[in-house]
Amino acid sequence: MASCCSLSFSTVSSKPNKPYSSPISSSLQLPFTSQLPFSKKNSLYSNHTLLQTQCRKTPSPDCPSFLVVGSAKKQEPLRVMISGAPASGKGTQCELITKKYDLVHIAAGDLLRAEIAAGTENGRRAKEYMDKGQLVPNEIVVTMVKERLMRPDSQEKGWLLDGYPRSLSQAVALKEFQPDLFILLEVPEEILVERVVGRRLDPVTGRIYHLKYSPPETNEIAARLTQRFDDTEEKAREAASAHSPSKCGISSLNVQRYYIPGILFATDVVQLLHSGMQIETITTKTWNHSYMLDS
Ligand SMILES: Nc1ncnc2c1ncn2[C@@H]1O[C@H](COP(=O)(O)OP(=O)(O)O)[C@@H](O)[C@H]1O
Repeated sequence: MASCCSLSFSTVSSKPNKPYSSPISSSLQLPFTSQLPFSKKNSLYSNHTLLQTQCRKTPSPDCPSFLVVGSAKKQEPLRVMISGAPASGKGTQCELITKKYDLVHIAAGDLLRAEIAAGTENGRRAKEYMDKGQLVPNEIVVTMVKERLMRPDSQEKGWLLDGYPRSLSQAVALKEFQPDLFILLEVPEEILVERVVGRRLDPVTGRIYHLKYSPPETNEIAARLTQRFDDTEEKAREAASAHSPSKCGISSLNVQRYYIPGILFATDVVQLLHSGMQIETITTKTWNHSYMLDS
């Protein structure tokens, strides 16, 4: 996908948020636009290239004396990949991010389940692997994800790709769909195990409880709770390992990466994305775990 940037400029003054209204600037017809390619709520990029130019001569229509700051921002819709083990809070984050940035949510697991429901040959083959908890072969998954990413709604609105890539070869196979951000929700293995093993389902309401962190409100509900057959310690450990940064293929992607401690409160991750500054504050306060923010 071609990378196209436009420049947006604002003047620096003691009141930076106030629009500049100099008669000089309005007569200049400068060759740039003051319109932001992203609305404020979408200004996710913490690493804008800041361009500065300053003229020191006496102000004239050709050479204003004020400082102009330009921020180079991408014009294309936002493209985000997210990865996290089961019980890392990925589902919650996907819902929040998709809603907040109005992105198309594309989950590899959902695409496969839809294929199974449609009764296709690919669906039949995929089911064999899914039933065993194994990864579905690339020749099925890659085409499916690629086709979904190319649909008009994904191209127009941008996307949040969830559960892909899960290997280096998957990352390489869709290299032309480089995301702008890769979010990896990192939760220590012991916490994942505790979350998975204590998770219970209320078959009547469909609500998920946790015996310790979100216990049922009444004895009646407690008595009918069930446990998913694969919510075991062994499976949780396997899944944690399968979702480690080294296995999910992100090393091959040249993107801005956020490693986020998944034990933060649900809304915090979205908050974090709004400001690189907040990442430092929130993570140090709540979780003594290393994280990285590369550009
Ligand atoms: N990117 C992928 N590559 C191969 N198989 C996948 C991929 N994503 C999902 N699957 C298959 O679909 C199953 C369900 O995936 P998902 O809904 O993401 O749940 P989970 O997080 O429990 O793996 C996986 O166990 C795997 O068999």
